[in-house]
Amino acid sequence: MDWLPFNKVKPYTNAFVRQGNQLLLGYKKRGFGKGLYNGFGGKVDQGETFADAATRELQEEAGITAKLEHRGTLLFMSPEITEAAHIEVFYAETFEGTITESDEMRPEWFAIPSTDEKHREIIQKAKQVDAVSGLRFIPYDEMWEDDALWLPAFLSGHHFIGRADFGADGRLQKWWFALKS
Ligand SMILES: COc1nc(N)nc2c1ncn2[C@H]1C[C@H](O)[C@@H](COP(=O)(O)OP(=O)(O)OP(=O)(O)O)O1
Repeated sequence: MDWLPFNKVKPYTNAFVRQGNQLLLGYKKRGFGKGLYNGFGGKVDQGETFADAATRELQEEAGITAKLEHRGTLLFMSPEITEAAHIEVFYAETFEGTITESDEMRPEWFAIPSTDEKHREIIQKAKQVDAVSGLRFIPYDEMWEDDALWLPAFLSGHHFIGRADFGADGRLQKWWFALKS
C-alpha cells in the first residue's frame, strides 16, 4: 500500500495523565473515535497554540487542569478523510480539580504494565486485571490500533514521532514510528 495522499492537515491534541502506576483514559461517547478509549483532546481552535488547546480540552473533557508536557507528534490518515490529522500528544503526572465525566468522555483509571514484556502480553491477551490495584490494564483492544505501537515507549519517558495510515476497514495499514530518549 502506498502512503495515502493529503493536501491539508487539521491540528488536534491528545493528553495523557498518569498517577503512579495508573493512567487516566476517557471512553469516547460521541464523534471521531466513538467507542474507543483515548487520552483527552480535540481540535485546535483558531488562534490557539497546541498547548493552549490541550489544556482547554483536558478541562472540558475531564474537568481537570494539568501542567502538560509535550511528548509526541502523530500524523494520521485514512481514506475517509481528506485532511491528515496532526496530533500533538501531551503528558502530565499531576493534576488539579476533580475528574468529571463530560458529554464527550467518560474518564476511567487503568493499570500501567510495569515492563515492556507485560505491555506485549496485554496487547495480545486483552482484558487482564492488575492484581495489585484491582484495575484493568490499559485496554489496547479498545483504543486506536496505532496506540499500542507508541504508548508503551511514551509511558517509559520517550518522545515519539510517527505516522499511521488506516484503511477503509478502519484497520491500520501502514505506519512508521521513531523514538527520542
Ligand atoms: C489514529 O490514531 C489516533 N490515536 C490517538 N491516540 N488519538 C487519536 C488518533 N486519531 C485521532 N485521535 C484523537 C485526536 C483528538 O484527541 C481526538 C479527536 O478529536 P475530536 O474530533 O473529538 O475533537 P473535538 O474538538 O473534541 O470534537 P467536538 O468538535 O465534537 O467537540 O482523537
